[in-house]
Amino acid sequence: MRARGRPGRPPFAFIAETSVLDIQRLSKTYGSRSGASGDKALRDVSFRVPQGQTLGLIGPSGAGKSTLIRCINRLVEPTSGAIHLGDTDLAALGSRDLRRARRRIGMIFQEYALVERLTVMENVLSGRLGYVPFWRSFTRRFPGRDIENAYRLLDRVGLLDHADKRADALSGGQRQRVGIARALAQEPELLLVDEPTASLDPKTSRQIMRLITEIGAERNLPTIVNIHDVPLAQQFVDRIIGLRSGELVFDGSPDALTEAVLTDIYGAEDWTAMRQDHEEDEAAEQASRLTLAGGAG
Ligand SMILES: Nc1ncnc2c1ncn2[C@@H]1O[C@H](COP(=O)(O)OP(=O)(O)OP(=O)(O)O)[C@@H](O)[C@H]1O
Repeated sequence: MRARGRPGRPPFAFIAETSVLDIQRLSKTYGSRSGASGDKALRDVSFRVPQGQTLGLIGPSGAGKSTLIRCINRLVEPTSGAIHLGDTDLAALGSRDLRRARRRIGMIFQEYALVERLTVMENVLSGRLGYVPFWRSFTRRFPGRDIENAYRLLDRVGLLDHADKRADALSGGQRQRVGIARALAQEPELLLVDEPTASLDPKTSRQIMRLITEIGAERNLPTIVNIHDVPLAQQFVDRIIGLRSGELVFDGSPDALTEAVLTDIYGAEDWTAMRQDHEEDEAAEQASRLTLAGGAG
């Protein structure tokens, strides 16, 4: 398979035309059909993500970040509001149209969601399952074009030499790279990324965030990243939205995220604790670098 499909380094064979994501007055109330007495997880949230922009979603636990991401792909049903991806209002789709629309949304998960016993290549090709006829997916016979593209994607995420390895033989960072390649194999128009680095060490986290933001820009995708690590978000994303108790309380550039704004989003106590944790992590990373350098010398 490798000899037939392995490319040189041509440009990507196919990249979907991308669309703007436009969310208007999105609300979600859990637990009550009437919406009157349930838990209000999102309250009238509106924003627009242009093509090629990576947006970091931050906020304290329970602020509604996961709910927002899940409303966009309709894993959670919005209570009200509109979610336009190009001309399509995802919030208004019936189940058949929704299945088709979900192909346009690439998802990247915290725990990678790979099939552990399958190879890297098979995991990437599984991103094509929404496109191939059932009999082909059943026998895992994918068109040559899909296989060639999967090799290109593996090359892009730095895993070309790992195509035939089983997913369970990879490190966390490598698994996340497979998750990224699989999402791209779908030819998405939008990338939704849920805590992509929560299970990774600081250095690998930076590599993964760099890869996601570079790929979003290269492919002109609107990209939303739900991210706990504020300094990591500030380092890599183009724009940040802060949620607090389901409300959008900040929308601006990473530079505009001052201590005062962060205290407003997280509350003084939590933000101070988060900052201390971060400082301790940085000190530990620095110390381990020095130890390694000392050992090498
Ligand atoms: N399935 C559910 N049923 C009822 N309430 C829910 C459900 N999922 C989330 N909630 C509530 O909705 C609110 C927002 O939760 P959500 O998980 O979206 O927050 P989050 O910002 O992603 O938090 P975290 O950072 O801890 O993952 C919380 O009050 C939560 O308890």
